[in-house]
Amino acid sequence: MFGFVFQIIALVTEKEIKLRQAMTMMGLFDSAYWLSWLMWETIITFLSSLFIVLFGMMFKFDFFLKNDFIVVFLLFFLFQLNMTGYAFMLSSFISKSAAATTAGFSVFIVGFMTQLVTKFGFPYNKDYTKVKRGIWSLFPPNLLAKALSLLTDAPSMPGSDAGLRWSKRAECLLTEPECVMTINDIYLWLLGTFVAWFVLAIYLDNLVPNAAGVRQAAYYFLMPGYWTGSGGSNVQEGSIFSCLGKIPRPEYIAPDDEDVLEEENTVKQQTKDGLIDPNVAVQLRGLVKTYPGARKAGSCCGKMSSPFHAVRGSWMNIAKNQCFCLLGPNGAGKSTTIGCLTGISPLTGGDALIYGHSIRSSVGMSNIRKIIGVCPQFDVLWEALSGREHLELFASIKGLPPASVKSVAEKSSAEVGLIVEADMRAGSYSGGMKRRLSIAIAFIGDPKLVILDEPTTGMDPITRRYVWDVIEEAKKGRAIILTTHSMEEADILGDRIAIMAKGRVRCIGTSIRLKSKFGAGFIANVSFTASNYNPEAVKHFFKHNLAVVPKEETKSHISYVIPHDREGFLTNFFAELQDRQGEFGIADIQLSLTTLEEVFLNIVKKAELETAVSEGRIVTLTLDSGESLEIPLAAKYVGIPGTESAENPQGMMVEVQWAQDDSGSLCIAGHSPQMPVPAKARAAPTQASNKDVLGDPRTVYGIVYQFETDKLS
Ligand SMILES: Nc1ncnc2c1ncn2[C@@H]1O[C@H](COP(=O)(O)OP(=O)(O)OP(=O)(O)O)[C@@H](O)[C@H]1O
Repeated sequence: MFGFVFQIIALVTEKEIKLRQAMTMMGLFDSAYWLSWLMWETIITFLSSLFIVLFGMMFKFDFFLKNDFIVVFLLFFLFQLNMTGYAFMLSSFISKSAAATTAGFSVFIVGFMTQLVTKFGFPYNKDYTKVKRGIWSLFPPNLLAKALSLLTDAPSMPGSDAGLRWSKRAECLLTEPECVMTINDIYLWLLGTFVAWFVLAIYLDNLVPNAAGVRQAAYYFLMPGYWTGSGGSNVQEGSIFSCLGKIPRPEYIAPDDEDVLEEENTVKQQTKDGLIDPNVAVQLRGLVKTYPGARKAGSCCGKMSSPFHAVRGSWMNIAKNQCFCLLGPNGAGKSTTIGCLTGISPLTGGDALIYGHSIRSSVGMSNIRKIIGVCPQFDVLWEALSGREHLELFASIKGLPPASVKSVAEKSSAEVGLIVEADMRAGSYSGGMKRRLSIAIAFIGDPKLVILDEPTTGMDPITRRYVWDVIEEAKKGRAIILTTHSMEEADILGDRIAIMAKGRVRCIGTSIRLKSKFGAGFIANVSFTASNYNPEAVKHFFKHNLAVVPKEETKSHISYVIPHDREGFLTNFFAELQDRQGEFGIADIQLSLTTLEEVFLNIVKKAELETAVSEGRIVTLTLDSGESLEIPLAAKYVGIPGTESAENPQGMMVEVQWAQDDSGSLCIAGHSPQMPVPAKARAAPTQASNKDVLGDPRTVYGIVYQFETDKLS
C-alpha cells in the first residue's frame, strides 16, 4: 500500500513540474510514456511480491509454507499490479503532489477499514447479490482481504488437504461452506480490473486538462484521425465541466511599422502562392492564440471571463543558420508563441510551418518533434537523476542509436561545461548549472530547430558568455529561436530581432536596423581629465553646433543623445572636438548608436500607450483647486463641469500634460491654468460611454474636448 502512495506521488510530480510536458515536446510518445511506467512498475511489483513470499517462508508462516508458492506469489503480484493501475487512474485527476499524498493516504486508510468489513464476511456470502459483490470488488484492498482470508483458512484444512494447491485454485475450499468466490476468481478480478484501471487512466489522461490546460474531446478515441495521426489536432482547452465561451478572433490591426508590414506581406504572398522558401526554417502564418473566457463555478450560469488574445496574428519568416531573437516585456506573448510552435498549446487561428510541417496537423507535429529541441523557461529536471542520465534519457527519447547515446551525452555535457558535475544529482546543481543542463538537453540529437526560452536566466556573467559562445557556434546548420530579457544577449546573438508587445510584433530587423530606426540617435560620452577641464565650454560647443543639451552629467563626464537628423554634421563636429580636446580638458570621447534597450523601451512604451488609449482607461485629475475629475487616459483638453457662466457659456477647461513612467504607463505630469473653452469646441463622443462604464453619480467626469491639433504624437 505504501508503494501505491509513492506511485501516485511520482506520477503527479512528473506532471506538476512539467517533466511530462518537456518529454512530450522532445518527442516522447504517450504510448512510450505509459509503457515505460508499466514496465517499471511491473518489475518492481514482481520483485517486491517475490521478497514478501520469500520472507514469509523464511519466517516459517503456515500461510506461506502450506499454500503453494505460486498461489501466494500470484496474489501479491496481481494485487500490487492492480494498485498500480488504480494509482495511474487516480493520478489523472490530481495535479499537485501535496494532493496526491493526501489521496494516497486516504486510499490507504479507507482500504484498511473496508478490509476489516470484508473480514467480517461482507459481501462475500450468499446473503448479498452479485452486483453488490462486484461493486465491492472494484476496490482492490477488498479483494486482497477476501483472498487473505481464504489462504489463511486453507492451511487448517485436514491432512493432505492442508493449504491451497495451484491445481485446485478454481475449487471451493472445505473451510468455505458458502463459497461465492474462489482464489482463481480473485485472480481474474484483479487482472480484469487492472486492465480497466489502466485503460481508464489513459482515457482520463487525455480527457483531463494537462499542465498547459489542454485536453482531448470526450470522444477522441472514436475519431479515426486520433489513431492514424491524420487530420488536424483535436485538442481543446479548459476543463470538461467548464463552459467555454465562443472564441472571437482578435481585430486585425495593420502593423504601423513598414518592416513588419513588409514581412507580413511577404509571408502572405508565399502562403498564397504555396511557396516554401528553402532558406526558411519556421514560417508563422498569422498565428493567433486566444485563451478562451470561461464560466466559473462549474456551471453555465456563472459570469463569463472575457477571452484573452495572447498572440494577435504573427506573420514571420525565421531563417536557417540564424539566431532569431524574440523580445518583449512580460506578457507580450513570447512563451505562448513558443508553446504553439512546440505543440504544447493549441493555436486558435493561423498556422506555422516548421521545415514545411504544419503545427496544425498531428502528423506534422509528430514530425516536428523529431527535429526540434526545446529549452523551456523553467528547468524541467528530475532531482534524483544526474546530468549525464538526463542527457542519456533525452538522447534515447530523440531516437539516437543506443550505441551512440553515451558518447553523445558525454559530448553534450562537455559543450556546456558540465563534465565534472555530469555524475552529480541534478537536484544538487545550482540554478546556472541547471540552465546549462537544460540547454544541453535542447541541443541533444542535433535538432534542426532549437527553441531557447530565456536560456541564460540566473547565470553568472562568465557562464553566460560561455553559453553565448555555445549558441553562436550551434547556429550553423540549424535555426535558433531565442527569447530573452537581456538586450545585450539579443544584440550579440540575434541575427534578426523581433520585439513583441501586447501580442503583436511591433518591429523586426537586424539590431543595427532597429537601433537606427527606433533609437533616439547617437550617444556621445565625453569624459574629462582630472584637471584643466571645462565642462561649460563643452556644453556650449555641443549646443552651438548640434543644438543638444546633456542627457546625463557628472563631475567627470557628460553624455548626449544626438538625434539622427544631425548625422550629417557629426564628422566635422567630432574632428573639431578632437582638435580642441586639450583646450576643453577632455580625456576621452566615445560615440555609439543608441542601445537596443532604448529601442525596446520605446517600442514597449508606445504599445502600452496605444493599449491604454484604445481601452479608454480612466484616471483621476486633481486640479489646483483640489477638485478631482475623472478623465480618459491621454485626454488633452478637459472641461470642468459647473464652471459655465454668462461670460464663458461653455465653462473652463485645462490642458493636461502627460508623461510615461519606466514601464510605459501614462501618468499625469501636470495641467495648465484654467482657460475658457473656445466657442467652437465640441465634446468628444467617448465621454458618454466612459460615464456609463463608471456610472457612480458622485463622480465628476471631465468633458473631453478634441481639436484638430491635439492628436497624440
Ligand atoms: N493559460 C492561460 N490562460 C489565460 N491567459 C494566459 C495563459 N497563459 C498565458 N496567458 C496570458 O497570455 C499573455 C502572454 O503570456 P506569455 O507567457 O506568452 O508572455 P511572455 O511574453 O512569455 O512573458 P514572460 O516574459 O513573462 O515570460 C499573458 O498576459 C498571460 O497572462
